[in-house]
Amino acid sequence: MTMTQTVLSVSDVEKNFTMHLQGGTRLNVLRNVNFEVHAGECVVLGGASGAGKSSILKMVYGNYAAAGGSIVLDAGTAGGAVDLAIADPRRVLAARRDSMGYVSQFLRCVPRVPAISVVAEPLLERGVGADEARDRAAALLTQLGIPERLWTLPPATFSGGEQQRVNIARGFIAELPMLLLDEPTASLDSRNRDVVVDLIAEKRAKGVAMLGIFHDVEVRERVADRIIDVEAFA
Ligand SMILES: Nc1ncnc2c1ncn2[C@@H]1O[C@H](COP(=O)(O)OP(=O)(O)OP(=O)(O)O)[C@@H](O)[C@H]1O
Repeated sequence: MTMTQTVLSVSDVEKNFTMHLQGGTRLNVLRNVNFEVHAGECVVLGGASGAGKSSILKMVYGNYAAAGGSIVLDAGTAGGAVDLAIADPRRVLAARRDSMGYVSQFLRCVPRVPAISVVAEPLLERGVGADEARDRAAALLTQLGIPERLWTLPPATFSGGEQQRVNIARGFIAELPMLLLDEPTASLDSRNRDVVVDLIAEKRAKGVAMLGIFHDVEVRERVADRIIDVEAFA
């Protein structure tokens, strides 16, 4: 993949919410959403609270349906380009497996699974051998300052910050062409914020296309190649 290749093209996307508890009132949140994300850049969604940043990220990941327009992911993988605005759920799941990762702020804890397995799992699911997956998980946990004594324990009892770092390790471990970042540095201390900024830089150098939300102004300035003002799509 060359660095200028367009990985994500969002064209004329609209989003409305129908408020069923308010007599079906329609809330028009976004219209004429148009932007692209290229390989090797981190594009940040900016704009005031309520502008629709999370809604855009959720539509790209396929969690929210779009009311119109297209969201084409063309990651150069075997499955070809997919329009996530209209793709059936199986194609969305295939796109997630082959092309698109999502790093949120919160870890969904699976009971009784040790932290190192939680982190290694995305690699195992994609056919990486157990030893290599474990080594790479260990390296990331070390980079994120999770002490080795915690690796064999399930993260359910970890502190909030420890859980968040396990989640970041899990989100960054797979080598996918597109990565969605939903406030991955929120409530991290400055040392770990720096680690996440480094992880983003590593992904950029590998040509990964990234689209994210970062409320922390300092982090945003450090990671953003471009900031898109979502308020322009009101
Ligand atoms: N599932 C939903 N049902 C109804 N309204 C929703 C839903 N999700 C979002 N909205 C509304 O859409 C608008 C945009 O919300 P969104 O969460 O995308 O904004 P945001 O820019 O990410 O805000 P913040 O920075 O506060 O997280 C808001 O007015 C919100 O109330």
